[in-house]
Amino acid sequence: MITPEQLTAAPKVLLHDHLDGGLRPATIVELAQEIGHRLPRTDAGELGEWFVESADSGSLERYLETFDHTVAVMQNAAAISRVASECVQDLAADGVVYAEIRYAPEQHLTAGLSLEQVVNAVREGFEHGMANAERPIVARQLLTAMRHQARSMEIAELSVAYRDAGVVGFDIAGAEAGYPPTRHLDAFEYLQRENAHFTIHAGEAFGLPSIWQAIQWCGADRLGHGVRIIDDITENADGSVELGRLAAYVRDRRIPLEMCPSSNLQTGAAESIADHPIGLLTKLRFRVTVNTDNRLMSGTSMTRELALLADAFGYGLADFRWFAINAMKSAFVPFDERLAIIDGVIKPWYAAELG
Ligand SMILES: O=c1[nH]cnc2c1ncn2[C@H]1C[C@H](O)[C@@H](CO)O1
Ligand SMILES: [Zn+2]
Repeated sequence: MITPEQLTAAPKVLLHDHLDGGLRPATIVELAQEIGHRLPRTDAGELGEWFVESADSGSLERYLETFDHTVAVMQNAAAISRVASECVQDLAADGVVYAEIRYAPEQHLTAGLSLEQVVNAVREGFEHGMANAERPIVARQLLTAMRHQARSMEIAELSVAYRDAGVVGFDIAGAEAGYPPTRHLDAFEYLQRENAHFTIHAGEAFGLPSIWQAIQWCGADRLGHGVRIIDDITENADGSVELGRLAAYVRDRRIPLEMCPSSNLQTGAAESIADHPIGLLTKLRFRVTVNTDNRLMSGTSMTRELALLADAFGYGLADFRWFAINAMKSAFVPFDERLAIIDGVIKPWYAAELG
């Protein structure tokens, strides 16, 4: 049996976590007061519950409405840096040793900041957070473009401009239905010419066509969620499993799936943890990684996500080691930095625990 202390201490790797989805409720209350933003609840505890309940809607569109309040309080450099620093410290306290944290710079311009000022504010916050965290952690930025907007090329260029300043990749997020990845093909083609990395939210609220486009048209390095790849897998009555062409491609090419179990329950992408496709995909040895998506909206942490999976599927330390190494292999930092964390942090901890 794994103890809760062991689970917290286990080195974890997080590839899919939204900066504007992980604020501390108490920080939201303070920042809202400073700028006069009206919140649905003014008590931090009640506000935290409000986020989880409101996000628990069964629809991605309604889930996304809760971000109006977090984005509203992240419009000046000091607030953004504070949120970024607290995020890194909270992740480190949860045993995360490497994190790629994403947000959409275009959503933080309403009080007059430039895109560059937003990225710099996050960078300063991450540096402060890494320097002040209770355990060592490496935190990097992913810049997201909103898929219903038309700024993806600009954000892709921003991610390349800051590639040596803490930004390791690009992403698109927001409502999936009606906004296919190919809408942003020019941005993805630009990133490929620049030898840059990107992930795409695909196969969460929409099915296989979105995953197919993300990989075969846009050239995504990884898939955000990707749960609907399960629609291309048939389980026969005799227990045998057949992979369709797309599922086989994703597995053969070792395309990382950034799976976020609790988030998927809230948006209706899965019924329960026990029914979540992560169970079968892990058994079939897809390149599965475990992630939080939005810690505030799901009331979760990496430790909690792993504990839920342990309960549902009987996973133990050997499985958590596999998830951590899968994720670190799939990270967007250079290969030598990935190896340093795998060989210097993850493997030694698990070797000591597993014997
Ligand atoms: O799970 C998600 N799917 C699609 N979009 C999402 C998800 N979680 C957060 N977002 C959106 C809302 C945020 O404001 C934005 C940038 O982090 O990304
Ligand atoms: Zn997400």
